Parts: sequence; C-alpha cells; structure tokens
Amino acid sequence: MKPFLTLREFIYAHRREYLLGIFWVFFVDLLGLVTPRLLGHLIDDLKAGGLDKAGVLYYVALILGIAVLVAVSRYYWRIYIMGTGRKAEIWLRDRFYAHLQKLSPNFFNHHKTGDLMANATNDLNAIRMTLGPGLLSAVDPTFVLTFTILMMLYTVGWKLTLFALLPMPVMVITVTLFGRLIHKRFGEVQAAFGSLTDRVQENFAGVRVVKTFVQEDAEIAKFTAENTNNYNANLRLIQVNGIYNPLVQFVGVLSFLIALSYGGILVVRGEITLGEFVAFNTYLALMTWPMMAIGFVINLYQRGAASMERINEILHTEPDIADAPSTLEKATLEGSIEFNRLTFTYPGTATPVLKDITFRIEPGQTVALIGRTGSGKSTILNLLLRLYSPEPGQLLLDGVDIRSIPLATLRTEIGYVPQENFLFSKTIRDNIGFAGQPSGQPFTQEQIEAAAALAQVHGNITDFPHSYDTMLGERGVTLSGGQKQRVSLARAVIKNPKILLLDDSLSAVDTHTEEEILRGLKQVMENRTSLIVAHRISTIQEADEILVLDQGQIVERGRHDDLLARHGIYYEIYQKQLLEERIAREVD
Ligand SMILES: Nc1ncnc2c1ncn2[C@@H]1O[C@H](COP(=O)(O)OP(=O)(O)OP(=O)(O)O)[C@@H](O)[C@H]1O
Repeated sequence: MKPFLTLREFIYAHRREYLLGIFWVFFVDLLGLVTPRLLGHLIDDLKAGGLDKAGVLYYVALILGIAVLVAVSRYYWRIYIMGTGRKAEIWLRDRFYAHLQKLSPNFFNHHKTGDLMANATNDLNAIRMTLGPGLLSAVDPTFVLTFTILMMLYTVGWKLTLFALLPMPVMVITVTLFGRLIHKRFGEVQAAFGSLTDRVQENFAGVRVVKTFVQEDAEIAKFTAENTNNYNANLRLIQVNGIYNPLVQFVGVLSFLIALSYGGILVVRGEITLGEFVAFNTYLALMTWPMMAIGFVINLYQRGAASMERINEILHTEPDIADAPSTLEKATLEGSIEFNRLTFTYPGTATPVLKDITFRIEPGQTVALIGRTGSGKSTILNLLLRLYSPEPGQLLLDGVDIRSIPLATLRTEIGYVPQENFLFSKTIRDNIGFAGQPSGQPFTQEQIEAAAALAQVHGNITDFPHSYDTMLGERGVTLSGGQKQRVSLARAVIKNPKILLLDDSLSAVDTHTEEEILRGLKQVMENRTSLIVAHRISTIQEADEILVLDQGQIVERGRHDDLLARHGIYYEIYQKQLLEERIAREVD
C-alpha cells in the first residue's frame, strides 16, 4: 500500500464518492444473497407439493425484482468507483506534468523523453486500473465472501462450510508468491515500453538526419529489436499469468468439488434438505467470482504498485533549481549584471567549463562574447537564466545574488534567443506571442507585428498566404534557418525585456539584415542590458565591451578597435573573417 500514499490527498478529497461506491457494492452483494435462499425455498415448497401457480409466480416476481434492483445499483457503483478511478488518473497526470515543468534541464538530460511519456500513459493507466476496477474487485469479493460464508454457515452448518473452504490457504500462498513475480515482470514490461517509445520519439524528431544518412533500414532493425524486447517482456508476464490465473481458478473448483461430494453425502444421509443443498451450491457458485477476483485484484495491485513506484520516483525528485524561503520579493529587475570571479562545473562532470569569470554590465550597455566553439559562451547565458545554479556570490543581478531573485521575475525580465531555435507547431502569431503579457492577456496584433518588424521578419511573414496565421512545424510550413532565428528574436523582444540574451542568434541572416536588426535593437535596448554571443565580428563590433573567451577564461577584453590593436585572438578571428568575405565576394 505504501506506494499509493501519494494519493492520500486525492482519496481523502473524494472519500464521499468512494464511500457511496462501497455502499452500493454492499447493497448489491446483500441483494445477491436473497436469490439463492428464495431458490432453496422454492424447491423445498415444490417438493412438499405446497405451491400452486400463483405461488411459483410470486417467487419469480421476487427474483425478477431483485435482479432489477441489482442492475440499477450496479450502475451507481460503476459511476462512483470507476468514475473516481478516472478522476484519480487525471489528478495524478496533472500533478505529474506540473512537477515535470518544475524540474531543471539537468533532470531532462538524464531522463529519456520516451520513458517520461510511458510514465504519463501506461503507468497512469495501470494506476487507474488499480483505483477503479482494482478497488471494486477488492471490495466486492470481500463482501460477497463474508456474506456467503455467513449464509452457508446459516444454511448448512459449519461442517460443510469448513470443508468447502479447505483449499483457501493454498489460494493465499499462490496469490502471495505469484504477486511478487507479477510485480517484477510488470516493471520489466513498463521499462521495455519506455525504451520503445523513446526510440520512436527520437526517430521522428531526427527523421531528417535518418534519411540524409540513409539509415532507414538500420533504424527499422533497431526498432524491431526494441519491439521484440517489448514483446518478450510481455510474454514473460503472460507466462506468469498463464500459470497464475488457472491455478487460482483450480483452487476455486476444488472447493466446489469438495462441497459437491460431501454435500451430496449429507443429502443422502438426510442431514440437510435438497433445497438447502441447492442453496448451498448456489452460494458456492457465488464464491467462484470472488475466488477468481482475488487473483485479478492482486495482479492489478502489483501492476499499479510497480507503476506508482515509477511515478513516485519522479514526483519525489526535488527540483534542483527552485525559489528558496530566502528568495527576495522582487518583481522587476533594473538590468545590471555582475560576474564575480565565477567558476562553474556542470553537475556530474569534473572539469570547470568557466574559470574565474569577472565582468560587469550596466543597464543600457551591450556586452558581446566571442570565442572558439566550446569555450563556454552559452554556459554564461545558461547561468544568467539560472538553468544551472552558480556558487553563491559569483553572479549578481542589480547587486543581488541571482539565487535570491525569484525565478519567475528573472525569466520574465530576460528575453532569450537560444542557439537552437525551437518553435512550436502553432501559428506564427502564437509563436511570437508565446509568453503573453504580464497581465495574462495575449499580445495584440499590433504588438506582434511591431516585434516581427523589429526582427526584420514581418515582410517574410506577410508573404505567406496565411500571413501570421501560417502554421509552423509538423503540420505546417518549415521556415528557413534565418526566418526561424528572426521569429525567435521577435518572440524574445515582444516581452520588452530588461535583459536581452542572444546566443548566436543572427548567424543565419545576411549581413545587411543583421545591421537592420541591430540598429532596431539598439533603440529598443536603450537603458536595458544586452549580452550577445556571436561568431561573426560584424554582429558585435559596436558593443560597449567585447569579451574573448578561450577554454572557459576571458583572455581578451575591450572595444573593437582596442582588441584589433592588440593583435591577439580577436585580431586573428577578424582577419580570418575578412579573408572569408573576400573569397566569398570573388566566388560571387
Ligand atoms: N549540460 C552540460 N553538461 C556537461 N557539459 C556541458 C553541458 N553543456 C555544455 N557542456 C560543456 O561545456 C563546455 C562549454 O559549452 P558551451 O555550450 O558553453 O560552449 P560555447 O562557447 O557556447 O560553444 P558554441 O560556440 O559551440 O556554442 C563544452 O565543453 C561543453 O561540452
């Protein structure tokens, strides 16, 4: 039961529905007991010859009335128990998704998307089955067994009842032993399904790479391997169930056989009447379902518990980046940034990727970062967004440690254009207006168009037949690299951010468009802070300060002209780019 403690809040909140459901089950099971007794009386009365036609009809009407009542009551138990199981599934899925949203990128680096999708579908379904059909199949048999045993005792006495129940301990042992095995095997099934989902998800996401590297057949072979693995895991579960279910049923049949032989002897001896014997056998038949249900319930419970453990593992993962009790109440930022001898190592790695980084940006200033690939430029932006946490005191915004600034304030006040421009499969309007206004209202068409104009993409958008309503992604148009960058830029500037972070965001646009964008940004970013990562010197030569990074350290700093005069790395990059431009011009 321990894994299900996660649901105690839900169960407490829905206790009324559960209690009502249990009441209806109780009522139906109670009604179910009346029919065998009526049948017994009917037979004994018939045998004694004391029944006329009207008498028989009276019994028939009673039995029919009970059947109608049972049918109506069953409707209510389904609504209350199965319906609440569905509610539990929605409740838990919402919680699971909300929790995932709080976890940091580091969590997603270490968990496969396919596994998380399997959690949100297969595992939650198994949990729902435990809380709906599982609960019903636990409550119902408990009532039926208790009532039936009591009625058996009352009808034929303790001896026959005891004989009929002799195989029960065998049942308990079978159920316990197999329960553990089912739990283990079901865990394996879920893991195999997670792997399979992951492979499919990654294949679809990387479909262009797969095709351009002509890897379709290899991918099909890998999929077949995962699919077979999933099949084998399921087969191993089926094998256990294949032995378990008939074994449980066999134990049930044993009861029946014992009762039949011993009961028959008692009738012959005249110790019980034929009517009592029929009633007793009908009770025994009533017990067949609960006997089988015990197996079914344990099976469902073990599956649900295995799934619940997988979900709990994630729900109990504390977000490593979150607001702390010491977080200040700060709703806005002025925009000054200070890196103070910052050294940073990614979690789970040994070597620092940033070493002793110190620089300061005042509101209104633009600082640029340039350097070889892997020198740590994006990491500086990751830290400013607090996707990873720096050591205390090493990164300050408005003079306050970044760890003391509410995450929502920090990320609302920063406009970020990532290196990989991820756009959603929605319209261009929805993509640009993704963040929404601070009031919660969507951005107006004018605001969206102004942002697109600033990012120099308005003209491209209006050229599309559906203009701002053009669908992007899977079901729509695929934008060029440069268009994507500019839509992504519009999405960031529409927020009117205090701090703008551009991670190599203009690399795919031509130099003329780049100049236009930078000119526009300059006006917008007056009194605000910009940190621009670039590979192209043309993007950054106007910056107030340029930092040249090499192997995680600032090796040169200054304005464009000063850096050129130093004849260092910056000068080399500049010369190389001049040469590239000259060659490109000559080729043209
Ligand atoms: N999540 C991560 N976990 C571990 N190491 C990482 C992680 N992200 C980046 N790194 C490493 O940190 C170093 C700096 O990476 P970073 O992305 O900051 O470089 P960059 O200067 O932005 O490179 P580029 O110009 O190619 O974008 C690299 O060696 C990279 O392998």
